[in-house]
Amino acid sequence: MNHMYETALLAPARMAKADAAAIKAGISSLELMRAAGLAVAQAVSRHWPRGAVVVLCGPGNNGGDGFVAAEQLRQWGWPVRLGLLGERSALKGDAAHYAKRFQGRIEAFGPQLLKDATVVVDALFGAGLSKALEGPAREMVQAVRDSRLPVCAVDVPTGLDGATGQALGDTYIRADHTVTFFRKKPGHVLMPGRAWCGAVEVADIGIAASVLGDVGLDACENAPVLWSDVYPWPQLDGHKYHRGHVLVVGGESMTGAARLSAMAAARVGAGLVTVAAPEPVWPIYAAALTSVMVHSLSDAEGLDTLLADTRMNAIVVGPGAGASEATRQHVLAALATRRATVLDADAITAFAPEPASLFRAIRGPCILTPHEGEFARLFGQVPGDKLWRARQAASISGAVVVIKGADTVVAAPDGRAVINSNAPAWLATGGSGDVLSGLIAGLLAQGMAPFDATSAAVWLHGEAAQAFGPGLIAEDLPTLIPSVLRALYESVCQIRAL
Ligand SMILES: NC(=O)C1=CN([C@@H]2O[C@H](COP(=O)(O)OP(=O)(O)OC[C@H]3O[C@@H](n4cnc5c(N)ncnc54)[C@H](O)[C@@H]3O)[C@@H](O)[C@H]2O)[C@H](O)CC1
Ligand SMILES: [K+]
Repeated sequence: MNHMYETALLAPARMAKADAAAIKAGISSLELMRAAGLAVAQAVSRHWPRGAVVVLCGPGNNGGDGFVAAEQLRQWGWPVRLGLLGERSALKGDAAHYAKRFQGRIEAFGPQLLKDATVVVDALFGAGLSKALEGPAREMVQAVRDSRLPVCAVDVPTGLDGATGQALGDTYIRADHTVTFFRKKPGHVLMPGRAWCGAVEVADIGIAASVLGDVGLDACENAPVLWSDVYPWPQLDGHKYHRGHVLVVGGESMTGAARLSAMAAARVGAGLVTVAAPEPVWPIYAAALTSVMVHSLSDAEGLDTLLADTRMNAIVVGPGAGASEATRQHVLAALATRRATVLDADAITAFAPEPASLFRAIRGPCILTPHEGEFARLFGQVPGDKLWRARQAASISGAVVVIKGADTVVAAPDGRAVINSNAPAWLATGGSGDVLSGLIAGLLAQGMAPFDATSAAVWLHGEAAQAFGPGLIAEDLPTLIPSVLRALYESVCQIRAL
């Protein structure tokens, strides 16, 4: 199977096409709904002790899944209460079919349903939500929130746009657990949606992955399966020069940033790492680094002179650099080599007055790693969700663009995109971006292609932060990379041995 199919993300419109393709291939829509509802009932019984469950059903197929789940839980002996938004006579198709088969009582829709409940199943709106919640639906969502009851959401928490991860109005369900079907949607991994879904479970409802061949996908959730085949594990007959040489251009006042970047490049396996340190602060870099080489860069010697050594095959500019003319010149010198170049932090900000001059200079493999503020400085206020904005920026700049955050998006100029979902909150700490730029460069130096190297680096970064947990500071990250790599290596070997 195409690896991209495994972690494919499908926005609601595309999911509807996948449904239609599966139905055309022979599975009935009733079977799909039956499987979906059953998966919800199983999730509820697995995650909560048997208790008073309230199933809130909406007027569409999301509500239909709710009827199936309610009947199944009832048959398993759960005390079930069910509230339907709208008239039962207004239900259509599969939802009407399963409403008829529900053996319990359909109660009046209102917050009184929540009294004495122990868990709520949110089957109000799913993929079909198209506008802000109003009236009784809005009141109920507010009541569920106020009740602080645990919630299992069907497909997506009501109020959330599955395509963008944004709320369509001013209120939404915050779920503890979300059961979605076939594949996740971008809204499950993009913020704030990722935070509202709780744990997301993907249930197999009988749709074959092969439908994606025709239906396509909107992006992928970042995972090793996407790039582990091309991960540059060192070879026994290798040489340090086979593992590349990273050059990190160091700054004058914030010397820690380039050092973090250099250490990360080394830990992720670059054969050699050099920091080009401004002459006045050379001793600071030299005293702090051991295996990383430090080259004193005088004003008179341009970066291009140093880059005459063509073994330096990946360059980082930006961490702690200062948004200065010197930084601009360093960026242009690096890009002129057409070697793989990572531009972070001040290397991005330095081009804020004239972004087009940067885009013109990008002719070879280049990765831009802005956070939201730096992104806006370079690309302005691009409307749309983060996935769309990253794709637009990659297309405009010709670079792989990483928009950092809890839901880091990596997009390539050719349209490929991944959304990363393993970053814990601990990663929001000073210097973690510097480490990321070094990880990317370290993988580029070892010959990984820009989009793969960046996806892998973002994932390793998230794993390292998870491994450490609370109290993490950026210095910890490079030292955590070896154990993360070991676990990855072992899992990849196991998969190959199967
Ligand atoms: N493969 C799958 O993913 C399957 C998913 N299933 C479930 O089906 C829903 C999607 O069902 P759909 O009927 O298209 O949409 P909803 O139930 O979410 O919405 C119903 C209907 O309501 C109208 N509407 C939209 N927004 C509002 C609003 N704010 N206020 C009032 N009314 C609104 C609109 O007309 C919608 O169409 C999916 O999420 C899964 O749960 C299948 O069961 C199996 C296959
Ligand atoms: K829902």
